[in-house]
Amino acid sequence: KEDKETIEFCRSMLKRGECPPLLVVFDSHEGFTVQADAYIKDLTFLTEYAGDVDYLKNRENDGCDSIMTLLSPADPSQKLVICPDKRGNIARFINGINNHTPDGKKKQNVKCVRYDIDGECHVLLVACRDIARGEKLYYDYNGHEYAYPTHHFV
Ligand SMILES: C[S@@+](CC[C@H](N)C(=O)[O-])C[C@H]1O[C@@H](n2cnc3c(N)ncnc32)[C@H](O)[C@@H]1O
Repeated sequence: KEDKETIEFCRSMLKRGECPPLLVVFDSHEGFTVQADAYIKDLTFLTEYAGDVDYLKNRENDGCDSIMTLLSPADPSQKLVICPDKRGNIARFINGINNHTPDGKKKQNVKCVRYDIDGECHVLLVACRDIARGEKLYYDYNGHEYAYPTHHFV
């Protein structure tokens, strides 16, 4: 119930033109990145991770580097993912922390949460601390599974 109320509140703010201050900026080492264009308070909802929903088994070989896990049931053949390659939003440009260096975790300023809205799972990206203007946004691509290679991440 709370999940639904919260997302409806965020959607009504967006309709009024009140959206989080985010900028997509190109970086020569990291590709496209997302930066805070103004101060962002801890726990601010930044964006939903948008895209087409599909079974992972249909997408395993398509080479997209922006596939997000939506649901991981016990039966792996039923695993659902969000694919932003054809339809997506700014979420696909938010970069990841390096899971193999001590500094990686320190860079994290965004967390990835799953919300139940009318029985459907949604992935939302939320600030997990205050973020200063000009800071790049980072979250952990490997919440549970450690399937995303990040050894080379800055
Ligand atoms: C979901 S996309 C993020 C947006 C991407 N930077 C772009 O230009 O489209 C994931 C890809 O971004 C790059 N990336 C993400 N985080 C990075 C980091 N910390 N350092 C370097 N590259 C990173 C990697 O190429 C990764 O496969």
